[in-house]
Amino acid sequence: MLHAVIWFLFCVTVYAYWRTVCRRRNIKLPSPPDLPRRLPFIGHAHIFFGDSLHAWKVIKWLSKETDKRGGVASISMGPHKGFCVTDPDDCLTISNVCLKKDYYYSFATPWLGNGLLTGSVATWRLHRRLLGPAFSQRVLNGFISAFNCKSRALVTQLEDRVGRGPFDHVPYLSFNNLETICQTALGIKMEDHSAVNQQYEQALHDIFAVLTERFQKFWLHYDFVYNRTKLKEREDQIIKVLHNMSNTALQQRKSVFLQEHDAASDKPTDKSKTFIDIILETCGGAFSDKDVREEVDNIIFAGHDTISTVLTTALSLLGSHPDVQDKVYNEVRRVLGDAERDVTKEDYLRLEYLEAVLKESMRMYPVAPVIARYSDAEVKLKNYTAPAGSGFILLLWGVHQHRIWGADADQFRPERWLEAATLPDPSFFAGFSTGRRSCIGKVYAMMSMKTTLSFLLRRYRVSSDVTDLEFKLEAILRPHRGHYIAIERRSKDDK
Ligand code: HEM
Repeated sequence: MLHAVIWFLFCVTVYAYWRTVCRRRNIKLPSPPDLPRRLPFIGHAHIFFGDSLHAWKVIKWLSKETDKRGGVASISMGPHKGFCVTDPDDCLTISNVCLKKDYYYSFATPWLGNGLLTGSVATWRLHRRLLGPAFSQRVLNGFISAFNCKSRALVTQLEDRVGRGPFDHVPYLSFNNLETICQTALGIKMEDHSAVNQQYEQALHDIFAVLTERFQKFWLHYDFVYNRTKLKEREDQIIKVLHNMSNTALQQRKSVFLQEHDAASDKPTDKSKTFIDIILETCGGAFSDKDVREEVDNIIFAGHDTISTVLTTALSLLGSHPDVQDKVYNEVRRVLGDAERDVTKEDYLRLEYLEAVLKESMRMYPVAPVIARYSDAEVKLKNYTAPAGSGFILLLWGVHQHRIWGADADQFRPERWLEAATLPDPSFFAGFSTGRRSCIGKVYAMMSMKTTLSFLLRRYRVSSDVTDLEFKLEAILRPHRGHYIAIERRSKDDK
C-alpha cells in the first residue's frame, strides 16, 4: 500500500513539474503554428511512411505548408520536437548557429564514422580546419587533367547513342563520376571494371536505399529495434565492402607516401596527388588511419552521386530549353574554340552562363532538398525563440521557391543569375547547403561539372522533354522519370 502511495505521489509531482515547465515555456515563447496532420504519440512521423517518390512529395508538401505559415512551423516525430523552416533568413541563422546535425545523420555513422558529414561539432571544427588545404585552389587545379580525361572518355562512350532516340543517361554519368571521384580521392582507376569495383559501385548504390528505408520507417529510428532487423544485417554487409575498398586504397597510398618521404628527391607534383595523399601530408600527425579513411569515405559519399545527379538534371533541362542550350554552346565555343581542347583553370571563370545554368538547375532541384540540425541552446529567429533541445528541418527546396527569387521562382531561367540588381543575396542559394557547415567540395564540383558539360555540349546537341520530369528522394533527390535525353552530333557550323 505504502509503495502505491509513494508511486502515486511521484507521478503527480512529475506531471505537475512537466505542466509548469511547459506552461512557462509557452508563456515566454510564442510557438510557431503547427503543421497539419499531427497524430497523438507519433506526431507527424506517419506522413513520411511510403516509397522514395512519396518522400519527395512530402518535402514539397512540408515546404508549402511551412511557407503558408510564415516560413517556420512546428513538427514532431514521436518524442522529437522541432521546426520546419523555409524562411531564408531564419534558415541562414540556424545553419550558422546550430552546427550539430540532428539524430537522423547518426544512421550513416556506421559507414561514415566521425567524418565531416556526420561528425560531432568538436571533431568537425578540428577536421574542417585541417582539411581546408586539401580543398585549396592549388590542390583542385591538380585534378583538372583527371576532369578533362574523364569527360573526354564520357563523350566517346556516348558516341553509340547518337541518333538512336531517347535513352537514360544516368548510368553513364554516374559511373563516369564515380571513376573521377575514386581517382582523385583514392588514386584508384575503375576502368578495369574488376569485380571488386563493380561490387563497390553496387554497394554505394545499395547503402542509399538502406539509409532511405530506415529514415522512412520511424520505428527503425530506434537502435534497439533496428539492430534486430534484416535491414541492419544487409547494412553491415554493404559497409564491409565499402570499408574494405577505402581501407585497401589507404594502405596502398600510405606505403607510396612513406616511400616518397624517405626518398629526398623526385617527389610527385600536386598533379598526381589524391585527396588521401594531401590529407596524409597536411593532417599526418593529427589524423589516425581511421580518421583518414572516414574522411575519404565522406568525400566519396558526398561527391559521388551529387555531381552526376546535377549533370543529369541540367542536361534534361537544357534538352527541353533549346534557346538556353544554344546560349551555353555559343559561350563554350567562344571560350574554348571549336576544337575539343582541354579546359584550363583560366576557362572556368569565363564560363559564366554555364555556371548560371548549373546553379539554376540546382535551385530548381537541389540534390539535398532538406537538411536537419539540432540545438542544445535557445535559438533566436526573426519571430520566435526556439527552445534548447529543438530540431530543425531546413527545407532548402522551399527556400529556393521563396518569393525572394521573384514571381517566376518556379521557372527555369538561368538569366536570373546574371541580373545583379534583382538577384537575392548569394547566401540564400542553398544548392551546396548554406552557412558554416556547407559543402567543402563545391569548387571541386563546379570545376568537374563545367568540364563535363563543356565537352558534351561541344560535340552533341541534346534534346529531351521534361514535361513529365518526376523525382524521388533516396538520401538525395534524383530524377525518377521524364529525364531521358537524345543526342545528335553537332556540325562545325552549328550555331
Ligand atoms: C554538385 C555536387 C555537390 C552537391 C550538390 C553537394 C551538396 C552538399 C550539401 C547540400 C552538403 C550539406 C549536407 C548536410 O548538411 O546534410 C554537403 C556537404 C559536404 N560535401 Fe558536398 N556537394 C557536392 C559535391 C561534393 C564534392 C565533389 C565533395 C568532395 C570532393 C563534397 C564534399 C562534401 C563534404 C565533405 C561535406 C560535409 C561538409 C561539412 O559538414 O563540413 N561535396 N554537400
